[in-house]
Amino acid sequence: MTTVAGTIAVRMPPRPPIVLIAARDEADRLPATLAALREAFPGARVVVADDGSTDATARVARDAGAEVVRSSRSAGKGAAASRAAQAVLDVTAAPDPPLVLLCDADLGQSAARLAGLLDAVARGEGDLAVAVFARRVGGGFGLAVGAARWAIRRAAGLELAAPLSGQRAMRGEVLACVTPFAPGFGMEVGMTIDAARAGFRVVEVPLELEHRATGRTWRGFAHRGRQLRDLLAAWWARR
Ligand SMILES: O=c1ccn([C@@H]2O[C@H](COP(=O)(O)OP(=O)(O)O[C@H]3O[C@H](CO)[C@@H](O)[C@H](O)[C@H]3O)[C@@H](O)[C@H]2O)c(=O)[nH]1
Ligand SMILES: O=C(O)[C@H](O)COP(=O)(O)O
Repeated sequence: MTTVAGTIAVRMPPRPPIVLIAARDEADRLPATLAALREAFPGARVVVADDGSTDATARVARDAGAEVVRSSRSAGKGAAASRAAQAVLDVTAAPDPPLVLLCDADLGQSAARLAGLLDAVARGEGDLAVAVFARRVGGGFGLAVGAARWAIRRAAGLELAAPLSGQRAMRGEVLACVTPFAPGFGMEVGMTIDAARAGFRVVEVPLELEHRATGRTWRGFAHRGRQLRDLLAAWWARR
């Protein structure tokens, strides 16, 4: 509590954000992620877009108190996240909307550290804040990340350390401008370009986050091939 010129100013707790999570077959890791979010952001509205999972993703999300929007078939991350965004657009389009947090399902306990991302936006450091993983684990030869950097630089003149990071906080007003998201794994490149072109300030915040990384395996290279295809498609649609 602080006293300002004879009046008493009570420090209010931060307003709960809206959290959007696209999840495909994440029943193993989603409960820990949702528990961490619940503890870090009490009262937050959490919407999980179940992208055609064949496991218990939808059930574990509901059990944890999240709203679930479901597609019976997998349509890719961008389409799933767009469905989650659609469910909250009436709130974010209203005056004085809450902050919006986008988060992957596989962060586990480290999801609580996303408070740092929301703080950056709440302090007015940027309109869209992107989390940079403080420690890089896994990955391939830097091709997908390098291509994403190139695409964003070319389309919007911005230099990002973590152009593919899906951990993002934004002012509520930004959501309508960046949705529907570009398909699949092009959504981060597309949203960055769209936000920057609309005049929103994009900032990066290093955070100690963890997730299920892919390595230099066939599966990992196939995954990065899809990332590359989708992010180049997002750039091509905006060139
Ligand atoms: O078809 C899919 C594939 C993934 N996901 C979900 O999307 C998130 C990210 O997927 P993941 O396989 O963990 O991707 P990463 O290798 O971690 O991808 C990195 O790069 C992607 C863009 O290429 C970003 O979307 C991610 O946030 C970023 O962590 C997870 O919650 C998934 O469950 C879907 O909803 N549908
Ligand atoms: O999500 C990532 O960071 C990418 O899978 C890394 O792929 P890259 O090593 O080809 O850039």
